[in-house]
Amino acid sequence: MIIENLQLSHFRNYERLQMDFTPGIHLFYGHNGQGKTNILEALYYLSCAKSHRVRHDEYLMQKNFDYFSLKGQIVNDNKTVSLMCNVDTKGKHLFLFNTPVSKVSEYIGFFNAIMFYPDDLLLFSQAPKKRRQFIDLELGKLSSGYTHALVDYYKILKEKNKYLKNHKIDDLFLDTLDEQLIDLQVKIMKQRHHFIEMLMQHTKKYFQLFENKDLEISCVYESDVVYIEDETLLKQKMTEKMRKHREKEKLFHTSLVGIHKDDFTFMINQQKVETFASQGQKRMYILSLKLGMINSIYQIKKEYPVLLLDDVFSELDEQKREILLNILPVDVQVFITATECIQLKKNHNITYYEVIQGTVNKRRISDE
Ligand SMILES: Nc1ncnc2c1ncn2[C@@H]1O[C@H](COP(=O)(O)OP(=O)(O)OP(=O)(O)O)[C@@H](O)[C@H]1O
Repeated sequence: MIIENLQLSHFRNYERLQMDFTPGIHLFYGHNGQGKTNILEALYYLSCAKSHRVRHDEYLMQKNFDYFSLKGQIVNDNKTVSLMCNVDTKGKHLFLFNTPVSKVSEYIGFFNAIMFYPDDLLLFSQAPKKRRQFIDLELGKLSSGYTHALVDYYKILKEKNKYLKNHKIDDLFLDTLDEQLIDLQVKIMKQRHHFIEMLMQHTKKYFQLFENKDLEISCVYESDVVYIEDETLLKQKMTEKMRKHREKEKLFHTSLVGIHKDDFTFMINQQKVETFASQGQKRMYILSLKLGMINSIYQIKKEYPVLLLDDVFSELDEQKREILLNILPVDVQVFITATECIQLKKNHNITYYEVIQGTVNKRRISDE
């Protein structure tokens, strides 16, 4: 999958920008605060209708404007898809092939992008909710069935929590809600378990290329019940767990067990990354996870997503930079930002762009 062109209008510090892209690596360089990350953010937004760094779209509208527009043409398996996001104070207006789509879930999936962003390092120390969000987002790129099960689960959970606020509780009604939750939990847990297995298998390979071979990485999936393949037994264990917590849930007026409490602990040599790893190791771990993710997508969908690497070279020594560039699958279209025009080996198919205060100029390497 590649993006062939991108158009921005009133997005961040870009009034208007139009760019055409070839396959290969695209390096955006320039001083701090010029608008390099904004381009990656626009690409990411086009892929999943949200920013990777802010929750509210109004921050993305150019100062003194109350709307922005992003447009792009994606080529996948010789088919072209046009995507458009028009965002104003009323909300997002999404288009596929110039036709409006009403749900974000219908829009997502035509343009897959994986982003490496320096703040990703916080993943290890943040609250479990953030790790669940990471897993849910990435797994959602591989399975729309997973996202639907998740949406249904949270809908029923909301209903259960609302019901638990009542003073009079009918246990039979709670039983029916729990049954529905357990059915969905089994599906979600199964997918999370298999996804972690696949992702970590790919991630391990990359991490060992970057780091010492003696360092073994893993991810422990922590849930209220230990995952087992046998669905009937898994359901039985979940039911027992919920029953055990029933009185406490009534007392606290909220549900206390379920996959909404799951966590994922990333480890190096059986030790938590958060407390064991150096900053450099955390960085390589995250980068390996992102590379693991592009390979997981390829394994399932037989197509590579676009890779967005924000400020990835800072704190990477030259040897690691070279390893990174050499292990990138040649079919992956990559967008990188850097504060310097890092001259890469001639055998990398790379296009350079200098970014100065919201203007982007393509540069030939011989210009430098
Ligand atoms: N809504 C907005 N309207 C206008 N300008 C904006 C808006 N949001 C951010 N900016 C400007 O965009 C610039 C930041 O762009 P960006 O985050 O892409 O920087 P960068 O080139 O990646 O820098 P660094 O190397 O420091 O990460 C800043 O100058 C900021 O003032």
